[in-house]
Amino acid sequence: MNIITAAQTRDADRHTIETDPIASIDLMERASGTFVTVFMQLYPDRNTSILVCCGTGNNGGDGLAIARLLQAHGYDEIAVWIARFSDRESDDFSANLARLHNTPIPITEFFPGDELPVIHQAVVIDALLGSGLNKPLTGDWLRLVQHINEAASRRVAVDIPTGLPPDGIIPEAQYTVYTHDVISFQRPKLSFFFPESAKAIERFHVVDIGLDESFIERLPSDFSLITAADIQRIYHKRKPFTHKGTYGHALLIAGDSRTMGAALLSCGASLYSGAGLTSACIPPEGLVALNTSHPEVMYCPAADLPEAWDKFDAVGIGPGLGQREKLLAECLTYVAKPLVIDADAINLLARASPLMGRLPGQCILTPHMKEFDRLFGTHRTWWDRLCTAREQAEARHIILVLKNRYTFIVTPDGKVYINPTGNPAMASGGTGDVLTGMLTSFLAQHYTPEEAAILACYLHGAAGDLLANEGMAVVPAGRLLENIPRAIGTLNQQNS
Ligand SMILES: NC(=O)C1=CN([C@@H]2O[C@H](COP(=O)(O)OP(=O)(O)OC[C@H]3O[C@@H](n4cnc5c(N)ncnc54)[C@H](O)[C@@H]3O)[C@@H](O)[C@H]2O)[C@@H](O)CC1
Ligand SMILES: [K+]
Repeated sequence: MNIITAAQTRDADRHTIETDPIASIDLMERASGTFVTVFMQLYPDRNTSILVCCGTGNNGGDGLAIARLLQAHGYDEIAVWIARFSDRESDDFSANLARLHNTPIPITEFFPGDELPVIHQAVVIDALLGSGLNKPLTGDWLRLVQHINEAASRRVAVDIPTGLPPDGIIPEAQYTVYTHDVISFQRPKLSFFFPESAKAIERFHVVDIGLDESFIERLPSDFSLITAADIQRIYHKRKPFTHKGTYGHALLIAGDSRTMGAALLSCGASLYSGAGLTSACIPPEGLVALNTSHPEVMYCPAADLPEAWDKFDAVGIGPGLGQREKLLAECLTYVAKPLVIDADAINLLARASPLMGRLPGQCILTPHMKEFDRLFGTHRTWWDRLCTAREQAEARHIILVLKNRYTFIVTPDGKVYINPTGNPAMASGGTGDVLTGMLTSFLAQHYTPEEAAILACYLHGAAGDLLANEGMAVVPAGRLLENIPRAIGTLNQQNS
C-alpha cells in the first residue's frame, strides 16, 4: 500500500470528485460517516459526553458533519466549539455549519484572545486542523491545543492530530493534540510511522472513504506500508517432494564467550524460519549449549570457513560477535554471498571504515538507531535519518533495515517499505538476533534480499503479535522462536 503526501491526497480527492462523480460536500459526508462508524465501535455508550473542536477548513467541516451524524445515532450529549482564529472558511465548512444549525447541538465560537472554558466532556474530537497544516502551531491555536491536552478527556483526531505534519520533518518541540486514537482517511500519513509522533498518537485506524484506489496506487511514492497481501504474494508455500536441500543452507557467524546466547537465538531463528540446514560458526565453548538448545544446527569452526564457504547459500554475521573483527574482514574477502550484517559486526564496520568499502552489493545491514548513527553520523530527526538511509542504500547498493517500532526497509532504488507488525512487548534484548537469523534463513531459501527483508521483518513482528495477543505483556526473544512457524503457518492456511 503506497503512502502518499498531503498534496497527492488532494489530487486523489479532486480526481474522485470528478470521476466518481461525487460532490465535494458528499465526499465530506462519506468521510465523516466512516469516521462515525469507527468512533461508535470505540465509544458505543450513547451517553458519552462529546466535545467536537472544529477549525474552519475542511477538517473542521468534517467535525461539524461528525457532530450531526453522532447526534443522529443517538449521542445526545454533544457540544461543538469553533475556533474562529482565521477569517477564511471553506465552502464545505460553511455548508455543514448551516446543516448543524438545524440540530439542537450547542455551538460556541471562539475568537483570538477569548478565554477557554474548562472541558468536562469524556471525549474530545479534534477537528481543528488536518492535512492542510502548513506551519507549526502558534498563538491562539497553540493555546487551544494545550488546553485540550490538559483536559482529562479521551482525545480522538479526525484524519490527523492537529499540529502534526503529515510528512517531512517533525520538529522535536512540535506541539500537537495528544490523541488516544486517530481515525485517518484512506491512507495513514507518513509521519504516523516516525517515533517523534509517539506523543501525538497512541493508536491509529485507517478508514476507506471511497477515494479512487486505482488512481492512488498509480501515484508515484517511494514509501509503502507492507500488507498481509504483500506477504502472501512473496511467500512460497513448501511444496511436495522437496527436501532439506531445496530450502538452502544458512550460516550464522556469531557469539563470543559472554554473548553466546545471541548466537543461539539467531541460529534458532534460522532453523524455525525454514532453512533446510543451519550451521553455526561460534567459538568452541558454545558447542555444548548449541547441541543442547538446537541439536538440529551444525557446527562450523572458524578455521574451516575458507573450505566450507561454498556450501552455504547465505551468511549472517554479527549477533554477539564481540570484537572478532578478523572474522568479518575474512568474510568480506570470500566470494560474495547473500549476506546479513548485524549488531557487533555493524559496530566493527563503524570502527573500521575501509571494510565499509568492501560490502558486497545487495547485502543487508540491520542497524537500530544508535548503530545507524554510529555508521553514518548523528541525526536530529528520523526524517533526516531516513534521508541518509536512502542515500546510503543507493550509493552502496545495499539494503538497510532500520529497526524501530515500525521498521523501515530501505532498498538500493531508494524505496522504503514500512513494517506494520510487532509490539512494545518485544522491546527486549535478543529480538534483533532473532531477526538476523530469520533474514539469513530466508536468503538461504533463495528469496531475493528485498523479499527476505520484507518477509523476515513482517513475520518477526507477527510472531510477537501472536504472543502479545495471547496476553503476554513481555515477549522474550526465546519465546519468539517457536512462534515463527506459527506466524508462517497462518500464511499457509490463507494460501490453501
Ligand atoms: N481526501 C481528502 O482530501 C478529504 C479531506 N477531508 C478533510 O480535509 C482536511 C484538509 O482540509 P483543508 O485542506 O481545508 O485544511 P485544514 O482543515 O487542515 O486546515 C485549514 C487551513 O488552516 C490553515 N493552516 C494551516 N496550518 C496552520 C497553522 N499552523 N496555524 C493556523 N492556520 C493554519 C491553512 O490555510 C489551511 O488550509 C483533511 O485533513 C480531512 O479532514 C475530508 O473532508 C474528506 C476528503
Ligand atoms: K485534526
